[in-house]
Amino acid sequence: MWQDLFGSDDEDYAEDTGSTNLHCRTTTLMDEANDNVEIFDQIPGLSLWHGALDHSQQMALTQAIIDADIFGQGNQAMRFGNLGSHLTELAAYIKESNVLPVSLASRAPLFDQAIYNRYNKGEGLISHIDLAKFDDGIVVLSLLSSCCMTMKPAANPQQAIQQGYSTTQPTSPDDATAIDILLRPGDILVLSGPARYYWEHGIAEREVDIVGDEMVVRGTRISVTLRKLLPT
Ligand SMILES: O=C(O)CCC(=O)C(=O)O
Ligand SMILES: [Fe+2]
Repeated sequence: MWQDLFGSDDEDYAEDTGSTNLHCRTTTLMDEANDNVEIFDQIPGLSLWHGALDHSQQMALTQAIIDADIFGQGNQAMRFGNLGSHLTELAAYIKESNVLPVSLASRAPLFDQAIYNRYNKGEGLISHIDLAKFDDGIVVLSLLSSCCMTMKPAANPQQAIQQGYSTTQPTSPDDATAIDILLRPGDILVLSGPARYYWEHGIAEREVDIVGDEMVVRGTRISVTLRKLLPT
């Protein structure tokens, strides 16, 4: 069953609000083992599983979110521990897919924390690195609408240092090195290793994303982020 743990998390969001680059990149490189999975040569550990959920799977999960009134009066909801049948099934599906590094996919449970976010048209998310209390291997499912997520080198790679990564990469947190990634409904984004610890992710506030010469109009978007708490 769903646990009732609504409320705001004390996410350690960076102050910067993200890139001003209006252009979202298009696909270039696909994982050799899975041609639905895009990988990013500039951002090791970032994978985008295109169409991970088909339309009916997306609708079933969206309907479950509505039926359970997950958001109540707010636009964010959190669950800890048992994530409910839909997300438990989703986690099993992700585990089988091999989109996570093997060392992470074998942990049990794979995820024990979920955040649901609802974005009204044009709303964004401040650029941040997820809190250190969460393990490596974070996934984000997009539902209902597309949006561009902006990845940029971390202003403060402290977490990376704590994880034993060298401090020498990537470069500086300037917007020139920001990379915009189009997330479509049904896509699952995977952050692990450098992508999780060295790079911030955020969503610029805008109603339309430009992808190549295409204008992708945003609507209401729901995302589901799955993470694993580290032992305290
Ligand atoms: O909504 C998204 O796409 C990302 C959510 C996120 O980064 C988070 O909950 O930490
Ligand atoms: Fe995040």
